[in-house]
Order: sequence, then structure tokens, then C-alpha cells
Amino acid sequence: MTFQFNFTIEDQFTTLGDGVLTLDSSKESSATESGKGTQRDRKCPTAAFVVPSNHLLKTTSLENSDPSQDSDSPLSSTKGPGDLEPGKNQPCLRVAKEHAMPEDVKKVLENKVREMLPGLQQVRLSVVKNSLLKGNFPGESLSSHSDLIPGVYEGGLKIWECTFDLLAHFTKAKVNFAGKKVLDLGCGSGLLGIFAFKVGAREVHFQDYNSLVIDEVTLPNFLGNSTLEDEENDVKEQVVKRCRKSRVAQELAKCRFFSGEWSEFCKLVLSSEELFVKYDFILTSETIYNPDYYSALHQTFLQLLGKHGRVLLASKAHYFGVGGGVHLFQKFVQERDVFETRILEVIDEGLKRYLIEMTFKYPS
Ligand SMILES: C[S@@+](CC[C@H](N)C(=O)[O-])C[C@H]1O[C@@H](n2cnc3c(N)ncnc32)[C@H](O)[C@@H]1O
Repeated sequence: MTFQFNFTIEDQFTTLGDGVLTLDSSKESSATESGKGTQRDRKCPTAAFVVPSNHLLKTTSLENSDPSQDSDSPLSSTKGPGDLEPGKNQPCLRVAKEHAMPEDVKKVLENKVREMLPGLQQVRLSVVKNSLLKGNFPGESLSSHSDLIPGVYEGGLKIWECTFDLLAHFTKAKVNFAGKKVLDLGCGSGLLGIFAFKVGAREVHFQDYNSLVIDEVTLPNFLGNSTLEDEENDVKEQVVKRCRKSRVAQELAKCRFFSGEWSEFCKLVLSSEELFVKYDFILTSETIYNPDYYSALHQTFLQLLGKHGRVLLASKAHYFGVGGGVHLFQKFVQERDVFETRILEVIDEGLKRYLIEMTFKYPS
């Protein structure tokens, strides 16, 4: 199997070699003049944040590319977060919405270049090539050297390194996703959910804070890893082709995509089906960096995890700048006395990283 990854954001964002997004300050001031980038918005920018519907996807040639050398590669942006900006406010309640599967799935992948992710034995994954990503978040821009801006952009445009830790763990620990309902929470690239889907999960939901991330990153990656293209290449005969297409469409329908803040996302999914079936697995990587979000995150686990479900969480030990990290989060969880936490793995190279399992303490 293969994973793919792609995104390009234009206008206000420029991307530095390490995948860091920077602000074009001239655009920021004009946004302020037009009333979009005001202090009020900055405090809770949700209202001003409208993702443009016509953002462009661009790709670059993969010729001669070596992911490890390529500053434009998604694999090159897996260094530590460095300097996250401290969260000063409670999370904004960015309204959640569901993203429809594009009607013309082939079009989403048109002119995209795929890049294989190395080192995964069980499942071959690829990402659509992450060409220079420049984005337009009207009224808001990413400040220099920021991996995220709390309440505006929460980091989903790049692949964070704990995602790779968790992917490796799935294989090593032979985590069985077959027939399970899975949520990739704070999905960004969506690789965790895509992996689960490829190894037989019955249903996978993807959630990211930013709508743009879902449209430009998660969905293209998901579709790039779906069987659609292989099927079409293999089969020439029209009738058979149609049958296969509809089978693939049925497969794709098992996945749903959401953007929005966590508590809003909970409300949306819980109200979207009369008898909402809770998740067997909630997979989440690098989502505990900001203590301001712990309450919403904990509440999400509480509301959406099945009684005997498991949260598989990956995190750096500490996030400098924002202040969150494993110790603080575990303390938060212990104080609430709802979940048991168990450390599955400690990766002690570079910045220390943890893989943690959470299960209900009193499942019955
Ligand atoms: C640092 S990124 C990690 C992305 C991805 N999981 C990875 O490992 O590459 C954190 C993700 O958590 C999500 N997130 C963070 N805070 C959130 C909040 N308060 N509400 C909803 N989503 C949030 C964002 O969507 C973002 O993509």
C-alpha cells in the first residue's frame, strides 16, 4: 500500500525550507484596514476566518527527488515544533462542518505527484507531494516561524513526527483495526486514519480544526491512497470498470471528513446520526501541546469513545512555548478520574516522545 500527500497554499503564506509558514505583513495590515484582522478577531478569530473556496493546489516535479533532501517534502517537515506560539485564550468555537467527498475524485488528484513514505512494512503509504504551500487565511496570517497560531491555524498542513511513531507502532504492536470504527482526531495529513482504513477498518472519520487542511491535504491524501486509480488502470473493459468504480465508491463512502473545533465537532457528529455509534479507536498525534484545549479534548474522548474503545495518542514530552506536554496532560486526565493512561512506548531520540493508550477506567 502507498500513502500520498499534497498541498499548496498561496497568497499570504510563504513556506520556509523547513515547512514553517511565514506571514506577509503587508497583507496583514491591509486585512486590518478592511476590518478583518482586528484585535477582536485576533482574540477569537473564528468569525473572521473564512476559507476561500478557490484555493489552488499546485504541485512540483518529483524528478530526482529524495525526500530526505527535499525541503519541500512532507517528510522534511518532521522536525521538532521548535517555537510554537503560546496559547493566550481558550479555544475558539470554530463551527464544525462535514466535507463532502468531491464528486470528481480523479480531478482532486490531477497533476499531483505522489511520494512514497519509506519504512512502513505492513502498509505502503504515499503522500501527495507537498509542494510549496502558500495559503490564504483571510484576515489572519501565520507569524514568522510559527508552526501554528492558536485558534487560527492548528498545524495540520505538515506531518508531525509523532505521526510516524504511531504508524510504526501500529505495525509493531499489530494493532487490529479490522472491522473497527476509527477517528483520526486532529488528522492533518490523515495518515493514521488512512492506515487504519487500508488495513480493514470498517469506517474512518477524519477531523481537523482547519477546513483548508481537510480540503487541500487530508482529502487528496485519502483519495491518493484509495484504490480508485489502480482499479481504473487495471481494468479496460467498460462494464467491469463501472462495477469496480461503484465498489470503490462504496468503500470511499465509509469515510467522512470534518473540520472545526473539538466540542463543535462532537456536537455535529452526535447529532448527525440518531444512534451515533461510538469509536473503537481514536487516533491522535501531537494534539496535546496546548493546555487550553485539554478540557475540550478530554470531553471529546469522553463523548465519542466506545466503552471498550482505545485512544492511541502520540506526543512529544513537552512543547516549548505553548507549555503542554505528556506530564501535564496525564495529570489533567488523572484528576478527572475517567480514563486510565498507559505508556506504550517512549522514543528517546531528539525530543523525547511518548505513545500513550487511554481506556475508560470504569467501562461498565
Ligand atoms: C500539531 S497538528 C498535528 C497534525 C497531525 N495529527 C500530525 O501529527 O501530523 C495538531 C492538530 O490538532 C488539531 N487541533 C488542535 N487543537 C484543536 C482544537 N481545539 N479543536 C480542533 N482541532 C484541534 C488541528 O486540526 C491540528 O491539525
